[in-house]
Amino acid sequence: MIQLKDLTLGYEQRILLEKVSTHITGGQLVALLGRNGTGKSTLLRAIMGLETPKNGEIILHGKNIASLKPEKLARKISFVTTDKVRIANLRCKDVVALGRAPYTNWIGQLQAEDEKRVVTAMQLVGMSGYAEKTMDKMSDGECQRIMIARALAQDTPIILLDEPTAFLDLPNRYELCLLLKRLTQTEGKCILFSTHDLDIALSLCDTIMLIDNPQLYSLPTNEMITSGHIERLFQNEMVTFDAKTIKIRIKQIFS
Ligand SMILES: Nc1ncnc2c1ncn2[C@@H]1O[C@H](COP(=O)(O)OP(=O)(O)OP(=O)(O)O)[C@@H](O)[C@H]1O
Repeated sequence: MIQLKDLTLGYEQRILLEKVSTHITGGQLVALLGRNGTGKSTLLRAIMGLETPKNGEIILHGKNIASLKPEKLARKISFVTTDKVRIANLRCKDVVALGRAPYTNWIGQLQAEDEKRVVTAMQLVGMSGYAEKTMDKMSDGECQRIMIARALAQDTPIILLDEPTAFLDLPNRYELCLLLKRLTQTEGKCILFSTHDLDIALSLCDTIMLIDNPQLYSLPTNEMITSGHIERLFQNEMVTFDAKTIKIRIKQIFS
């Protein structure tokens, strides 16, 4: 579904990824890992067509995204960021309904099928009771779940999420990732999300993409665990990754 072909990304003189080639098929939950500032958001934005590659191609369903019109792209791919929508008077169900924009008529009128999708999307993220609440009255975690419902209402085969678990408590982090996993299994969606939750990524995802500038390694989770890449990238004098137990260990508390 998503293919990166000799992709080079960066800003001005700085190269974040160089000549990266990989692909993700449908029915997969993929975690994008990497230290702060390595380019996870940049890569997701590039797949959305919001950053221009320095070189190479991003191909969705066999078509270079550079050649896709925004309305075509909106039916293929949805994007959830951590940006907060905090507009007074805007109800949660109105935000979720925005996800239907690629399917509604020119005045944006929702049909019965659209209304049904909005209700289902809110149910899936456990936010049915919040439909009439306005966005300015929501907690960060609730707001995040509404934004995920908007992406689900958009009903695209590919969903990208930039740190979707950032504002969620621990049970909700797992619940959300289990929901994403279920969507890959039952609906064959291709879901790629950036995260710093190593535990969740390694326990739930099919594939791990790991940015080690300017490389990107993409491996099935089991292979990534034993590859040595995680230890190398995430350990420092304080912590280390134990591939046998798949846990982070603290090496020393006081120096
Ligand atoms: N518009 C921009 N212009 C110039 N440099 C940028 C721009 N956006 C991001 N950067 C830089 O590119 C690098 C990668 O940023 P990006 O936000 O993609 O990293 P990230 O892996 O998502 O980080 P984090 O884990 O901290 O969220 C950073 O050093 C950042 O400062």
